[in-house]
Amino acid sequence: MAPPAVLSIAGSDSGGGAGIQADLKAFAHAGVHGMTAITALTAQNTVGVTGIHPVPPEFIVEQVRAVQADIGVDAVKIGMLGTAITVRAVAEALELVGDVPIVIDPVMVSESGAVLLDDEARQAIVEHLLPRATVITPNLPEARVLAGEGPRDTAAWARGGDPSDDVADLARGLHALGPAHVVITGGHRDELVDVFYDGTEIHTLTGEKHPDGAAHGSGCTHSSTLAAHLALGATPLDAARRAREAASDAVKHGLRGIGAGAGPVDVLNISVRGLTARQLGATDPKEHLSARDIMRP
Ligand SMILES: Nc1ncnc2c1ncn2[C@@H]1O[C@H](COP(=O)(O)OP(=O)(O)O)[C@@H](O)[C@H]1O
Ligand SMILES: Cc1ncc(COP(=O)(O)O)c(N)n1
Repeated sequence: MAPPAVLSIAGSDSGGGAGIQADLKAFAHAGVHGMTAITALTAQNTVGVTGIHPVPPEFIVEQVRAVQADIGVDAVKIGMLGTAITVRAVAEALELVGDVPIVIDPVMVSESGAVLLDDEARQAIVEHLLPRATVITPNLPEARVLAGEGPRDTAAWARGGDPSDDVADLARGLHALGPAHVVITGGHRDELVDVFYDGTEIHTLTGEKHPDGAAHGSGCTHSSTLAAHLALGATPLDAARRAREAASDAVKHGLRGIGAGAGPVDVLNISVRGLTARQLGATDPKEHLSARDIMRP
C-alpha cells in the first residue's frame, strides 16, 4: 500500500539545514511521501541569509495544483511565507487540497537571525491562515508576536520564575485566533517543554534538552513530523509528542561540523550511521554514509 503523501509549502534553504530540505528529511524519517510547493528561494548557510527570491504567487498555486491533481495530498505543512502576497496565494492554494490536516509553522526569523516574514505578512497569516489550521507550531517568540504581545527578551524571561502559566495563557490566546490546536515549542526556553492546547486542556510535553546539539531546522523538522503523523492517522496530541521526540533527537545528533554557525539538525541520524560505518572499519570515505568527517570538532 502506498504511504500517505504530505505536502510542504515552504521556503528553500540552500544550505540544506531548514526549509523544504529539512521537511523532506523529516517526511522520509516519519515514513510518508514528501512533496513540495516552494514559496521562496533563500540563499542561506549556517551563518546567515544573503538573499530571498520569492516565487510568483500563481506559481505557488500551480505547484499545489500539480501534486493534488495527480498524487493527492493527505496533509499539509506550511513554513516560510515571507510576504502577504505569498500568504494570500497559499490561502488560495489550500482551497485545492480539500479537508486535510494543515500544520502551520509561522516562521519569522532564522536561527542565524535573518527576518523571514514581514509585518504585513504576519497580519495576513492571522487573518487568512490561522483559522484554517489543524495545528500551529510557533516557538515562544513567534507565539508572542502572533498574540500581538511583541517580542520580549526571552533569555531574560526564561531566567525569571515559572513560565508554564504564562505559556499556557499564550496558547489559549492563540487558540482564540482560530486554529484547532496550538503547540508552543520550547527550544528557546531553559526547560525543554512544548505546550499543547486543544481548546480544553493544556498538556506539557517534556523531554531532555540538548544544549550542545545543533538546532538549525529544528522547527521545520518538528512541524513536518507532526503533519506526517497526522497523515498517518495519529491524534494531534500524539503527533505533537512524536514531533517533539523526532526534533529533539535531530538536535541531539545535529551536525555541528557543518558550517561555522548553528549546524543543521540530523533527523535521519546520518552522523550516527556514519560513525557506525567508521566503527565497523570502513576506510574509504565513500563507504561512509556521512559525506563529511562527522567527528570533526
Ligand atoms: N536544544 C534542544 N534540545 C532538545 N530539543 C530541542 C532543542 N531545541 C529545540 N528542541 C525541540 O525542537 C522542536 C522545535 O523547537 P524550537 O527550537 O522551539 O523551534 P524553532 O526552530 O521554530 O525555533 C521542539 O519540539 C523543541 O522541543
Ligand atoms: C527557508 C527557511 N525556512 C525556515 C527557516 C527557519 O529555520 P531555523 O529557525 O532553524 O533557521 C529557515 N532558516 N529557512
